[in-house]
Amino acid sequence: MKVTIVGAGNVGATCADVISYRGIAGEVVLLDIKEGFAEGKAMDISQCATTTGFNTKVSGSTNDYSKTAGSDVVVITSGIPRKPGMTREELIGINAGIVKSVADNVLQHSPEAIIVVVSNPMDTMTYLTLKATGLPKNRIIGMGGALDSSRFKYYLSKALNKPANDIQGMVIGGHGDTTMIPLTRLASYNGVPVSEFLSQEALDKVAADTMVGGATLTGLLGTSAWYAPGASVAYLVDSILNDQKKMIPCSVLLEGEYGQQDICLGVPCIIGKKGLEQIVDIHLNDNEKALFAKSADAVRNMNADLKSVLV
Ligand SMILES: NC(=O)c1ccc[n+]([C@@H]2O[C@H](COP(=O)([O-])OP(=O)(O)OC[C@H]3O[C@@H](n4cnc5c(N)ncnc54)[C@H](O)[C@@H]3O)[C@@H](O)[C@H]2O)c1
Ligand SMILES: O=C(O)C[C@H](O)C(=O)O
Repeated sequence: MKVTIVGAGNVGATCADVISYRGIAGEVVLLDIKEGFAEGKAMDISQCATTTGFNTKVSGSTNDYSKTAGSDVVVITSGIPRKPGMTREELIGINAGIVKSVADNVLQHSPEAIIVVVSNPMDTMTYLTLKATGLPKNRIIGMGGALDSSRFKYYLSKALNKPANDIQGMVIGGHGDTTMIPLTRLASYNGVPVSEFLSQEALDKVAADTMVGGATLTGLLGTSAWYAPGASVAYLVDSILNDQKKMIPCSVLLEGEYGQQDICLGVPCIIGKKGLEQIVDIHLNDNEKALFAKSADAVRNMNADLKSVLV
């Protein structure tokens, strides 16, 4: 199976690295506009083959989309990341044009591909890709919820002082500092509700830390994070290529689910070889429903700014 990753920067290259050493795909193509950059990243990753022991063929391309032909999955990470003090939403002006042109280019060579959108503001970039390409909703998937959920489990593991892999939890809603909804009510430690071990105050702190998880890392690193984002994309791509049918919160088109229409927002999804195979419409309580509606309002406002790009 072949995966193209457009944008060979921090997130794209990390994703290629994880896909290769975990043997998720037989072939990975990295593409970037910076001359020689994707080729260099691909060569560096390929030189890990004998030490980490993988057989994935990794190659790079400077803006030559013919090398991406026949991809089963295309990941879009091209665009600019935020700097400390910025929101993801401030990136829309530059990233919208980049994401739209990349989506057009990849489809010319891989008309059957499933597209995973990563560039920020991710929910709006996913909506843009869907509208600009006219592809069916199962083939356009925004990655944010997998990452936010992994951060949620990280913060829960710290609060509980227990291994992160013993914790279950999901973040739905928008992939934004104020639009994410960590579902603390449904999180569990090996099936036992975390509320049995943590006070409401501690749970509120976990939720707040999760929501600004990306901003915290951006403050520490000077640019946004890449290890967990790249690994989260690889996790999603694995479920698609290997038809794992994992339930992963992803940004997908809602058509009545969760009371929303004509918006891409994070909800639990079954992800398999067709891409989005099912939206799992879980019962939210009144407070969670109100948060989801508020999150949708914010993302819808952002989507309205796409008018000039979509004409
Ligand atoms: N959805 C998420 O969970 C998530 C997580 C992390 C980062 N992001 C977003 O992903 C994007 C990339 O982040 P990064 O840290 O890898 O940034 P980066 O600057 O390290 O890499 C971006 C790359 O895109 C390339 N690029 C720009 N325009 C291009 C074009 N038209 N065609 C091909 N390549 C192009 C650049 O040359 C650069 O190498 C940012 O928008 C960031 O906010 C999203
Ligand atoms: O925080 C960012 O701007 C990048 C990404 O969306 C993240 O959550 O790490």
